[in-house]
Amino acid sequence: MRALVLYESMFGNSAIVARLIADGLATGCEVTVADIREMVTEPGAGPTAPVTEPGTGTTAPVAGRTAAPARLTPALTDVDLLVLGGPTHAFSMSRPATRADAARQGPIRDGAQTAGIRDFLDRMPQLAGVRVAAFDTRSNTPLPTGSAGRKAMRRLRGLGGRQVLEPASFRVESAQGPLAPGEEARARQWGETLALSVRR
Ligand SMILES: Cc1cc2nc3c(=O)[nH]c(=O)nc-3n(C[C@H](O)[C@H](O)[C@H](O)COP(=O)(O)O)c2cc1C
Repeated sequence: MRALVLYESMFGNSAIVARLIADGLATGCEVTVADIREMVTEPGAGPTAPVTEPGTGTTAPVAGRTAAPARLTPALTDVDLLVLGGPTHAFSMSRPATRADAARQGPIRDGAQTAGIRDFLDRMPQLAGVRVAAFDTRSNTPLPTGSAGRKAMRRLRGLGGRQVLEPASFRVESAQGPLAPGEEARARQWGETLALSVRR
């Protein structure tokens, strides 16, 4: 069973969660973790670089881009399970404007404005038969927050993906983090649960 955990992250919290989910998944799957930035290629650069680097999600970002990139090609060859996640922005998945807003709030990860999971979904032709799961990070507040993970899952199912688990949300103490106490352990546990669920 091959799993791809694909994430976006402005301040690094969703990146931490993605890697912990991958750790948990690794108890039952062969896992690759990739930052959404890695799916971006410049015009004329040929097909999207294959996502083959396990565990790190550290290939070079595309600098200086703020709008959705012209070339963001989903490369899902040989993936049995796609796990998609990122921060909740304005009750949903990020957009160029909310990523720009994040950049005004504090230092963001290099190239984090380049693209979000919404851009990936916009370019994904179909997911027939692929098992899918989604997660988000969001504010630690009793007030309504919205959920990027739930919105992503709706899109994933619309593309023909087979939902494995309910989307999961992991709370951050403030917009820039850190993750709330216990959330790191919960992310790893959710990954383990995912690994068990796809085996059934
Ligand atoms: C522009 C912007 C909009 C946000 N909107 C929401 C929101 O609607 N609901 C929520 O719970 N958190 C919201 N947040 C908090 C983010 O969810 C939080 O910054 C994110 O989980 C941190 O993850 P990251 O470090 O991976 O970017 C917002 C943050 C920013 C910067």
